[in-house]
Amino acid sequence: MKVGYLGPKATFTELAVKKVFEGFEYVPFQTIPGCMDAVSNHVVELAVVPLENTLEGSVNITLDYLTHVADIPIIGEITIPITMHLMVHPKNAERWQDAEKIFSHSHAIAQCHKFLHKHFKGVPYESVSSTAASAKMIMESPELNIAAIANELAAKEYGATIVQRGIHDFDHNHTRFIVLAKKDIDFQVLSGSSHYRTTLMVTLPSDQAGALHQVLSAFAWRKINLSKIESRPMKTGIGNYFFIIDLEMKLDDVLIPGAIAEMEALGCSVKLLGSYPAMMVDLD
Ligand SMILES: O=C(O)C(=O)C[C@]1(C(=O)O)C=C[C@@H](O)C=C1
Repeated sequence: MKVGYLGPKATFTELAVKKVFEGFEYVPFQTIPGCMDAVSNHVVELAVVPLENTLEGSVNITLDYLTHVADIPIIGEITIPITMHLMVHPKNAERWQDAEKIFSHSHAIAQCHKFLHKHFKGVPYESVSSTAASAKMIMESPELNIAAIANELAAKEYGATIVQRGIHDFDHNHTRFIVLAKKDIDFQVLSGSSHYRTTLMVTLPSDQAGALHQVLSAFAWRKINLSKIESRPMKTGIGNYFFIIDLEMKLDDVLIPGAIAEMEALGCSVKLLGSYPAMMVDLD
């Protein structure tokens, strides 16, 4: 069975994938939409993509492509700790403090803003397709004094020298990845998880005062715990938004269907994006 992920080798996504999918064939893609298209087009059976980070919040491209383009259920969730390191080509190890540009994934740069502001004030940074891509890139141009932000595995994989460890701005940095598949695939590590989440996409009726309050009530009086609610643009006009709502429970026969029916009766449209086991894994 093939699992697609945001590549190249040694991204954080690959770390998450390898922790859970043993014995699978790993297929890297350059972009998050590329991973999802690969599932839609049956190039891979599963894809793992980043969804949310403790410091930087949602990965918007994942949410948007999932809701506007790819119609693939979420079948699992993997959360891993994230440690960012600054790395350079070994030839530049003595002069890293004078690096002229810093490269990484935009989410990784955002997780290290305090560090960059303190140590590289005024130095430009540029986002590339992934953290591992930035490590690979700096190794291809040893003559340039440039740096990358990536993980330990990427430093090893591409031969870069880590010059500053743990440069993310706050402790307890984690990223939540989702597993997408057209059909439910029972993979052992996750199915052993006791923690489930259900994700809904809710569009409110237009111009109805108190609609969001009523939606939240549908969960509140059923004592359904929400772990996240986020609005994203519908892309149809200024002020038009839908909501992504994470529920802290598995899809059941009574409570969630009841809440959905109540929201629909209010004029909302509701789509189930998935009900799935969620797992926090350590990297050691
Ligand atoms: O670039 C990577 O290594 C990724 O796997 C992507 C990604 C993300 O999109 O959030 C994953 C984890 C980290 O938060 C930083 C980057």
